[in-house]
Amino acid sequence: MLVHVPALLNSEQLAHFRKQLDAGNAPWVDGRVTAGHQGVHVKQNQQIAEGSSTAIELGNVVLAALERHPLFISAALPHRVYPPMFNRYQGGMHFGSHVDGSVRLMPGTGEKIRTDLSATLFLAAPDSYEGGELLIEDTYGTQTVKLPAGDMILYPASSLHQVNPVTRGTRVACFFWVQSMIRDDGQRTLLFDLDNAIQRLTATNADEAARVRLTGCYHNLLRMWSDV
Ligand SMILES: O=C(O)CCC(=O)C(=O)O
Ligand SMILES: [Fe+2]
Repeated sequence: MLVHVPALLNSEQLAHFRKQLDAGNAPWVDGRVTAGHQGVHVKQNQQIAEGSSTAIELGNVVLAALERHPLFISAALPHRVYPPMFNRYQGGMHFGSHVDGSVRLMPGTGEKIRTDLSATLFLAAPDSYEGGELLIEDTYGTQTVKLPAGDMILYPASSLHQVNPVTRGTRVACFFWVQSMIRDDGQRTLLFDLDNAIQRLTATNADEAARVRLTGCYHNLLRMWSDV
């Protein structure tokens, strides 16, 4: 399931991010520093150095925004979130087709995180650069994603994906991974659908007893399937 999470960051936050990331002393490095065997051959972009004060400060703003966003919580059912990273593509840079590594070590703690979901949070206005679409192969074919600044796409980390060459301007984004309480994408999608239906019943003040029972089913499925 692909989920578009709109307006994760507001315009003031975006302006602050862009200022920090555009600063002459922003610690941009070759993106291949964090690529695995597969990625290293197809990855051509730049990243803010992991663990730098810029990455930590901006990453914490993203983590706080995620915690407050009900759509993210409902769709991802997060257990752990990898510290957000930042990348950019310009002058023809691109990222060829790949699947993200399935298990990563959390910087600092060395704890393992299973990557169930991948996320890209767009930080540049779509008309400020040419190309840079994120192409994601899912069950229904290839989806082309290029979102307004501040919006995020969540997709199964098991999907093949790539970023088209950026031929004008600069594509700047934040990207990270989520280990979900629900490992299986099909089960997670079902819980997301059920949660949405319950939210609608709540909004319409429909049969209260039925809503309580459905909410019980939601939690009992979550209890049955979650690993925490
Ligand atoms: O830039 C993006 O939107 C995706 C980056 C990516 O696929 C990766 O770093 O593995
Ligand atoms: Fe990727």
